[in-house]
Amino acid sequence: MRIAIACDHAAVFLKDDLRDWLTGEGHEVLDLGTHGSASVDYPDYGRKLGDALAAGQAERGIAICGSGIGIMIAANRNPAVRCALVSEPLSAELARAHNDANALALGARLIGPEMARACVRAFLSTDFLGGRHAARVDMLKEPA
Ligand SMILES: O=C(CO)[C@H](O)[C@H](O)[C@H](O)COP(=O)(O)O
Repeated sequence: MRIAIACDHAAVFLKDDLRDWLTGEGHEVLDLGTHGSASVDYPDYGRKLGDALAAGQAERGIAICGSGIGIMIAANRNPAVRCALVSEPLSAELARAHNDANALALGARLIGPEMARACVRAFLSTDFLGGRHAARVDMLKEPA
């Protein structure tokens, strides 16, 4: 699967860990940065992720900052994005099964690499259930 991944300075270590792990699992990973410890602004990286998903450069996205909150809000400003902040795998599974989320947000200061991988594994391996959930997801696409 083609997966875009973006983070701020608080999450470079986790972004790099997930990128390398996903690449090893056979995925094509588009690393949108940031790449170093210099302080950057999560809205810029949430926007990059949203742009990549909207342009079809990736099927799924992973957004990471210290808490996961700021970059999730930023990514969700793009109408093409349904980004869910999770800290355990069941929520990641439900974000796919019920919400057809196409992006996952994680908090690098809150969860470790093993939990992050478990969340990503659930996010990538769960299909949208459709049915009654499809009408609700369609409602999310209506203008506010
Ligand atoms: O966006 C956030 C909070 O919602 C993230 O946790 C950021 O990574 C955090 O705000 C960055 O904080 P810093 O003190 O500038 O490292």
